[in-house]
Amino acid sequence: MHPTSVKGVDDMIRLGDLHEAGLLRNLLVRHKEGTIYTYTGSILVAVNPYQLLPIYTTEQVHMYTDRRLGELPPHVFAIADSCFFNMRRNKKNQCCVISGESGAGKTESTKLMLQFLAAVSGQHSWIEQQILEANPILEAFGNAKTVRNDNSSRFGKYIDINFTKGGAIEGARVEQYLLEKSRVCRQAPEERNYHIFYYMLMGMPAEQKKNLSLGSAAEYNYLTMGKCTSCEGRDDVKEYAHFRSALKILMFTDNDSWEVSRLLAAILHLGNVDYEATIVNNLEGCDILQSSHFKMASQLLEVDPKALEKSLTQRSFMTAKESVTKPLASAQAVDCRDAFVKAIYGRLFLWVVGKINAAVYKPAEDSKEVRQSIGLLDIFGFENFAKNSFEQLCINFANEQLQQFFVRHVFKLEQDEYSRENIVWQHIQYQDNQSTLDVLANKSLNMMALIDEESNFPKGTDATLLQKMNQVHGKGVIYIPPKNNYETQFGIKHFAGEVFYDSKGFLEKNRDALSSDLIQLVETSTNKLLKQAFHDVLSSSTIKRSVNPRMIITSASSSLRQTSDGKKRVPTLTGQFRQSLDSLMKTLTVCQPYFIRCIKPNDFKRPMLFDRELCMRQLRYSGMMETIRIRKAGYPVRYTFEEFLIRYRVLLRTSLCDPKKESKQKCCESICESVLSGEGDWKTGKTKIFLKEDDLVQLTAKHVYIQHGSESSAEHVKEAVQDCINSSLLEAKSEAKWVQMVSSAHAQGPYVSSRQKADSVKAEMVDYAREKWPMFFSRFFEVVKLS
Ligand SMILES: Nc1ncnc2c1ncn2[C@@H]1O[C@H](COP(=O)(O)OP(=O)(O)OP(=O)(O)O)[C@@H](O)[C@H]1O
Repeated sequence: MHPTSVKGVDDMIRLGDLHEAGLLRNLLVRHKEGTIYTYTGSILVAVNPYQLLPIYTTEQVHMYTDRRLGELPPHVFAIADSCFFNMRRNKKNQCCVISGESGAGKTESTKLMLQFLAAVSGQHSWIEQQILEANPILEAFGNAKTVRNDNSSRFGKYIDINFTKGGAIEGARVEQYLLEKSRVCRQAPEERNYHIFYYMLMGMPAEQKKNLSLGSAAEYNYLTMGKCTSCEGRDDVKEYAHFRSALKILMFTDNDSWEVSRLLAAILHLGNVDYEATIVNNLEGCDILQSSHFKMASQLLEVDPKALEKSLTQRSFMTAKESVTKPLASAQAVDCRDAFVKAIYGRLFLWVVGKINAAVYKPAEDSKEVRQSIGLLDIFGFENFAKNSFEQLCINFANEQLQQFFVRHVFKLEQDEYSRENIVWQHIQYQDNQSTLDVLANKSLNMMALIDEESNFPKGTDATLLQKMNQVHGKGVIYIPPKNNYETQFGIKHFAGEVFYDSKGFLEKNRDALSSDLIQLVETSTNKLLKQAFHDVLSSSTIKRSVNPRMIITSASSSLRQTSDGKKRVPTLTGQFRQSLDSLMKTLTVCQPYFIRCIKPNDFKRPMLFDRELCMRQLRYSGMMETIRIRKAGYPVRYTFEEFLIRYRVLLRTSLCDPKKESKQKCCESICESVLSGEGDWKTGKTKIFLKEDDLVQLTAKHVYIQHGSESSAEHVKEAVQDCINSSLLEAKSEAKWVQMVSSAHAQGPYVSSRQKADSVKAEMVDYAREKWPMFFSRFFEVVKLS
């Protein structure tokens, strides 16, 4: 076993044992020591410790402030600091994509990044506090206890933090993706509904609860499906108090929060409504059993109880001539009520996000003003359950997009540059998921398009959808058709493994439809918040224009697509989701990206337990192995021939290569041949020269010597390295590391004549490093064995 594998390394690129088992072992060794963070180059791998570690203190924030990546042990603060530093230095927006399975630690990492950025922004301002306090509100409405995670985010989010030129936080914007609405009505065993319901029932003053006729969680159908109303380690009373104070900070008025509570209470009461089956004119129908819950629901929604009953038990139809109504059987009426509740909750969530943005987002006063920002993406990880449905397809589609973004960044762009420059190098095999994305969303008649088309087609059913998917994609390698005609499951080969989806319910979920009866009911309500939440469908002429007159699509979006016949077509869920994902991808593409790969070490939420198989699977599909290989095989230092000559012209031995006669490329090659004396691993392409880090170390050391001779000092080395970093020609990993490497090469190389002089430069460097980088200093000796 390689020595690096025994002790573990903090950057996996330095691993001697370059195979999957070596990677896994490295994480395991570190996990045992309580070290949860490890780099792969500039990618941070974070293993969830499932315990509070004393590594997020104010001292740690100070320690990581204004340090380069790699200077101190790997840490999420180092990534945040690097984003902040690069944003300011390069005047370029930064983003950090935080990925991993449910429970892997994405949301915690996002919060820690935010906490760090607020601290280094250094203003202790109101806006910083507002941004931090947006989290408890978002979590109250969008997080829930699941079997995988006691505080699972059931929506994706992108928080874009805006900074002034001086580096102070001036605002933020939250973008949300695909809240899991079904949870409001159904929960799997041992899971809870959204936190907010339990907070409210535990924490709300008795008087207010009485006004809303609320009891305890155990009394509500919507809160007891999972047979679990409390969550170990979560104090709902305390959380409610925190939530209420956060609402105040985010400028929700007392009236706002009361109105929100009223809608939430209405949802709970609606969930307790009972139905009685009836037969009317030989048609199955149902009546609502009169109860205090029903009465309270209509009171809180501020609608006429009779109108509410009618819209929950009947459905209107348009025939060629007139509108007719048809009774709903009790099972249909339950579905109709649940659809209403999901629409109310989903829209309430959007309203809450909108209010948060209204408080924290400050549009640029001058449209030409260039703003600097750091975006943090905390989005649902890849999902593969025993039963997967439409929601999982959307989630996994989003993960495919992000994987492609990662692949492009790490592999494609790198390899493309080598091919463009005609650099011969061993092509690294990596798993490119482009073909999966093509089948899902790019090719003509891709799966998403087929789902949409079938949803807009009045006669479309899940079965016709499946048929079409089989027809179009059945012969390819990505789509796995059902085994026989009765089977409703189809499979997709995702980058993270095969997933089988049950097509049942796809179209209904995608249509996200609510009956026009319910929309009309909301129209008659006097509840301002309810009407505001549904404003787009109420105020637009969607009702009249809908292709399918029975249905109103309730998804909140104002952009209605045009059909070929000129009519407006209502957006489906996939349509909207794709639109918001496309816009996210556009944003990410123009940012300098960072990646945090969160790893869940076990399925039991237990500290110090490292399930090798589980971790291996996550490492494998996160592409970590290939990332290391490409980084090791690649040439991280690149200069155009001009840039290289501007910098290292003084190293050219004109007797060997006359710059007046020879090309720039020849001059560059001549410099490398003489300085790196056959030991370097460098290549020249059409316009650029490609070097390894070690080559740059040697070149810089010689450069310092040529410029300053035996008078070379630590300051000169530092200046030279700083110069390289400032010109962004090398990955600014660690100034300290570079200074040490260059000075070591300088002291040990042929540039310093006497042993005494070499020792004195070395000693000076050691003092310099000891003072400036105490943490790095001790680690440095371990690595370079200078002492
Ligand atoms: N750095 C950390 N230190 C201590 N505990 C952590 C850390 N990261 C995660 N945890 C623990 O793991 C739990 C799950 O983490 P988190 O909610 O961030 O996961 P997630 O990846 O966002 O999951 P989901 O996709 O379900 O939202 C946290 O509630 C916390 O208890």
